[in-house]
Amino acid sequence: MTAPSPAAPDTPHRSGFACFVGRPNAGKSTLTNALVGTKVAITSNRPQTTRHTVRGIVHRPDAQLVLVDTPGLHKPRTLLGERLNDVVRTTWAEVDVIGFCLPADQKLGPGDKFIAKELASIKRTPKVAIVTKTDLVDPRTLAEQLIAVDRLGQELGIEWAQIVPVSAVGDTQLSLLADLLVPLLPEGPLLYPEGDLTDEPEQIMVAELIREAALEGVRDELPHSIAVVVEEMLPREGRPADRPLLDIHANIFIERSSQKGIVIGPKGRRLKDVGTTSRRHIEALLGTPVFLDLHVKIAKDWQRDPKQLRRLGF
Ligand SMILES: Nc1nc2c(ncn2[C@@H]2O[C@H](COP(=O)(O)OP(=O)(O)OP(=O)(O)O)[C@@H](O)[C@H]2O)c(=O)[nH]1
Repeated sequence: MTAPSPAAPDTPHRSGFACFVGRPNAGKSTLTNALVGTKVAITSNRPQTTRHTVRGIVHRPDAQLVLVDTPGLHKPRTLLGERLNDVVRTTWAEVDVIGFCLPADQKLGPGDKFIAKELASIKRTPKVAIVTKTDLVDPRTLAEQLIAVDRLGQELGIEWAQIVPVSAVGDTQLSLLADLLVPLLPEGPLLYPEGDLTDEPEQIMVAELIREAALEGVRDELPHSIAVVVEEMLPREGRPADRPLLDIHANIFIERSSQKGIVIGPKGRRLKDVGTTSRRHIEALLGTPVFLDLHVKIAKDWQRDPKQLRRLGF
C-alpha cells in the first residue's frame, strides 16, 4: 500500500495518468488494486479478464496518480480482439507514463517481445519496466530477470525510465513504485475529488464482478464467450431507511445454446453459486445489501458481430 509521505512545501503538486501493460496474467490488475488499496479492477487466474478501462486513483499529498488498466494486447483473431488492441494503443498514446509489467517467475517470451516492440514505437511516453510477482522467485532469478529486461530495452531501443521489481501480493516496493511514477507526471492540480477510487461506472464494475464469478470454475469450457450486462440497478421502494436493498437485474450472455448448461449447471446449482458469490462481492463494493436477479441469454456469435458488441458495451 502507498504510505502517504508529507509533501515538502516547495514540491509542486503533480497529477496524471499511468497505465500498466503486459501480457495476460502479468499481474496488472493486482498491482492496480494493491496501489489503490481496494478492489477496483477484476483479477482472476484466467487470462484476458480485464475488458474495460478501469481506473484506480492513488491519492498522495504531493500527487494524484490515475491508473488506467487496459486489456492485454494480443494477436487479434476476432473483431473483439481488434477492438481491444485499439483500446490499448489509444490509451498508450494518451497517458503520461506506461508501466510495462513482466512477471519475475517467467522467462521473457514472444508475448512480452510482441508488446515491447509496440511500446518501442510509442516514443514520447516514458516507460517504466515493472518486474512483478517477485515473491515467487529467489534473488538470483530476480537479478537475471532484471538484466534480461534491461537487455530487451537495449535490443529494441526502449529507454526504460526505471526498472523496478515489485510484489503486489507481498506488498514489496509498492510505495517505491509510486515514488518513481510520480516524478514522471506533469505538474498539475487534482484531477478527481479526493477520496475517489475509480470513475468506472458502477454498473460496469458490477457486471465485471458477475462475469468474474461466472467464469470461475468453467476453466477451459468458456474461455472468452461470456459477457455480462447490468440492465437495471434500483433501490427497492418502500424499504425503511436503515434497511435499504438494491435490486440488480443482469443478463449473462453466451454465444451458443450448448453453453447454457455449463453456465447454469445441474438443477441450476452453478448459476445459484455465481449469484451468491457475485452478490457478496457487489455488496462489499457498494456497501449495501443487494438482491441480484441473473438470467442467462444467448447472443449468437457476439464476438464477431459489431451490433452485438456495441450492445454488450464494447
Ligand atoms: N504470487 C503473486 N501472484 C500474483 C502477484 N500479482 C498477481 N498475481 C497473480 O497472478 C494472476 C494474474 O494477475 P492479474 O492481476 O489478474 O493479471 P493481469 O495482468 O491483470 O491479467 P489480465 O487481466 O488477464 O491481463 C492472479 O492469479 C494473481 O493473483 C504477486 O505479486 N505475487
